[in-house]
Amino acid sequence: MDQRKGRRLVLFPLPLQGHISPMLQLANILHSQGFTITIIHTSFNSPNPSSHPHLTFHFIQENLSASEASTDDLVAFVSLLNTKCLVPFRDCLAKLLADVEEEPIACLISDALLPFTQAVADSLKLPRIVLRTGGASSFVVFAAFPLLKERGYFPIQDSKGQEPVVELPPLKIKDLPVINTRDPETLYEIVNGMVDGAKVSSGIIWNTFEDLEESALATLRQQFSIPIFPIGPFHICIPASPSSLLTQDQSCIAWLDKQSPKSVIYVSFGSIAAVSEAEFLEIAWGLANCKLPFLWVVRPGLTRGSDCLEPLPSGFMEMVDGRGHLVKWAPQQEVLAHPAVGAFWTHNGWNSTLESICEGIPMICMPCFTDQKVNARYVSDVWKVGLQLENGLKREEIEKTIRRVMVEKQGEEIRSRIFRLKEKANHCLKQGRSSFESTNSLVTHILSLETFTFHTQ
Ligand SMILES: O=c1ccn([C@@H]2O[C@H](COP(=O)(O)OP(=O)(O)O[C@H]3O[C@H](CO)[C@@H](O)[C@H](O)[C@H]3O)[C@@H](O)[C@H]2O)c(=O)[nH]1
Repeated sequence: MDQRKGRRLVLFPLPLQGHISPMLQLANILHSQGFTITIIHTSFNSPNPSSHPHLTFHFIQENLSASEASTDDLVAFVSLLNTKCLVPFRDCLAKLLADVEEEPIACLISDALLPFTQAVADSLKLPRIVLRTGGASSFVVFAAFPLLKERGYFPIQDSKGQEPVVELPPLKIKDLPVINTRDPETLYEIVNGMVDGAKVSSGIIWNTFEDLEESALATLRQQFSIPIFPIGPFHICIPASPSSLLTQDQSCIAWLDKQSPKSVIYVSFGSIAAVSEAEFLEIAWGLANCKLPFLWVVRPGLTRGSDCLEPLPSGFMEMVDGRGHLVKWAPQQEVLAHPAVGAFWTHNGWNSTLESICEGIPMICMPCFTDQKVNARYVSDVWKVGLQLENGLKREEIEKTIRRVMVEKQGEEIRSRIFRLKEKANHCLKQGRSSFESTNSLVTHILSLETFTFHTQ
């Protein structure tokens, strides 16, 4: 048999920043293991192939109209992608499989939120492995959606937000991973589709590590009869190739160089979350009033209905002159690794949460939707490596919470706990440790899938 057989993989990410980055990181990890990687990508949010010369890209035309190519209603967007990508994705994959000049494809690796790819893979007799870009703890909650629905937790009643979810400690009802949408039923369909699709796949890859999410991973191993591969944190496994869709403003690094060690609060809410104008103002005043240096990512679209800095109070920049630095998009991993950064005020997207843990930076948690709410509860109550803004966005509470993390004793305790977690994150990638071994198992598993397809063809 040709030595190279089964060493070609096709990867298909969900085209959003928080999903593209981990898929490209996974591509690099698998490439370093000797696999040839082909990425199928939508034309929407397409990464720059010249930044990844070792990967082959194929772009499909999913034909989203201008109004459809919007993440204002994330549920509608993901649902639409699962419909509109079906034909172009199937055609592209079928063409790749039919190309006899190329080596055979061992399997498809696609985002958990693209469950339609399972049916496509099945129809083409190609195994599918799922990449889940969020954490395992939140996935346990998604897997419990039918039960939670049956027991009356949904739709969530705000008045019950502080009550515990008895089936899933330490979650409170307000931590359940939902999101505002025009059509809540579609949310349940997407979540159930993601979980059911993963259950019948040939395995799930997680950007997490055993020491962080041991209990959730054990639960998933019990509930799912397929192999599970926690091989993260991806971004420290291997040097990254640039996957940022927005240009990262490097000016903030020179600004950080001038600040004292651990003095700066870094503020960023990822690539999708949006706040109201009133909330934006509370954030601005909270930062101004805490009297500490801050680096704030004010991304286009962060404030609903207005342009970047428009809603800032007049005189704000003068008041925080020199102490505050604002950018539209930061080189986040570099920022978190900078010695001047003392805390990360985050929305707790899974990538940001992991990046913070890997640099040992305490978090101030402001989850906005879905898995972020579960991640934030784990950060504050389970790993105890951050504090959560629990009572809405009010400038006094923001100021108090920042000071607790940055200057008070509680902050020191958090810092030493997250430092220990950072060590564990680095440790798990060493030979003989959990993520290293899991990566080896994944490689063996993929090669065994290839034997299966080879014999059945
Ligand atoms: O100025 C910035 C801000 C962010 N980032 C990067 O952008 C990514 C953001 O990812 P994440 O923190 O996961 O946030 P989202 O973009 O909101 O991610 C989506 O995808 C995640 C993974 O599935 C989910 O956990 C989130 O809830 C979902 O909103 C990270 O790698 C950051 O390093 C930058 O490079 N520069």
